[in-house]
Amino acid sequence: MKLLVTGKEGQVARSLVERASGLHDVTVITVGRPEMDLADPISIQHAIGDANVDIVVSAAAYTAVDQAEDEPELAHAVNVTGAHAVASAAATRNIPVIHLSTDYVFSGTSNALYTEEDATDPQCVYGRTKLAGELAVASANPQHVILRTAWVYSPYGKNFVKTMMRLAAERDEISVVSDQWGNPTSALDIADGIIHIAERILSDDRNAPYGLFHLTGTGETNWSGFADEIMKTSPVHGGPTAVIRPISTSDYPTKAKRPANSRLATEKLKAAYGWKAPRWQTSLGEVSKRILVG
Ligand SMILES: NC(=O)C1=CN([C@@H]2O[C@H](COP(=O)(O)OP(=O)(O)OC[C@H]3O[C@@H](n4cnc5c(N)ncnc54)[C@H](OP(=O)(O)O)[C@@H]3O)[C@@H](O)[C@H]2O)C=CC1
Ligand SMILES: Cc1cn([C@H]2C[C@H](O)[C@@H](COP(=O)(O)OP(=O)(O)O[C@H]3O[C@@H](C)C(=O)[C@@H](O)[C@H]3O)O2)c(=O)[nH]c1=O
Repeated sequence: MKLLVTGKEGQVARSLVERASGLHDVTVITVGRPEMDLADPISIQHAIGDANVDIVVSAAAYTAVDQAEDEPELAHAVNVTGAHAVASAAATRNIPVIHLSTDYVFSGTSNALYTEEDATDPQCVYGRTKLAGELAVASANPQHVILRTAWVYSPYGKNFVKTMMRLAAERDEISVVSDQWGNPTSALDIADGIIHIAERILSDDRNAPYGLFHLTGTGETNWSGFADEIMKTSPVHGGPTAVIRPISTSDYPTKAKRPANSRLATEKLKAAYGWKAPRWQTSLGEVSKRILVG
């Protein structure tokens, strides 16, 4: 099986490369800037048109949540127009697409876990562009699996785990919001899930269940609880630690509004594909070790 993944330096793309390297029957090729720019549709046509692959994984995105408030046109060009062009280029070649989206499509006002059927109402530019991207991908390519994931961390790129470890090396105490709830998700687990889904799509002769699914780490916490667990695992592998002080969102003003609750229900994915991610604490332990020890 050959996968083409957009966003070659991203957490999910690099995790897919890593996971595929341990499998003899999965090849991953990645495309990204400068040769493929999501804001340049011609470069997308070239990148996907030239590749002979079974599945396209659309993982590149404009992911700077606060910065997107100042660059809504660029965020839209990448997350909507770019995502549409990727899905459409795949559709032209009769290739299924697996596209990544986010928990930030929800307002967060519900107290329950969000299902795929729940109404969306993003509160920030990033969330709005990712939601419009979901619709654009679905309309461009009938063979689509859209995976909403959340709070992604990994040994690669920038993420909350690395930020907390950096801050812990600089100070004794870190204030972190405790009133935003979600599901921390390892990009390595996302990679495992994507490979599982892609294999199933191909083994079902591409008649697998298409549509929208939630894929997150198992279990939930708030950002302060996530930081606490990071501070527990870090010293185990010789890393820095600090005291986490829980604060409320009003004490940590940000440009973009984030949902107070974006916990996602993942039963639909389990029922359709028989796949579920490990508990987030288990995956965090592995990723912390990778970050600190290598
Ligand atoms: N990170 C998270 O917490 C979450 C992510 N997601 C979604 O999962 C997917 C993967 O996320 P993740 O791997 O963490 O993302 P990263 O932020 O790690 O990587 C995003 C990648 O997209 C690339 N990219 C951005 N703009 C463009 C562009 N104009 N043309 C080509 N490539 C571009 C970046 O390229 P470059 O290196 O050149 O900047 C980078 O390689 C995304 O769709 C994201 O929205 C969903 C929920 C949570
Ligand atoms: C660094 C830091 C953040 N925070 C808060 C701010 C925010 O409410 C929360 C998370 O911070 P970040 O800005 O690192 O995370 P953020 O960029 O909001 O993460 C999001 O990224 C996008 C791409 C997604 O799709 C989401 O699922 C989610 O992972 O923690 C603190 O309270 N203290 C701190 O020291």
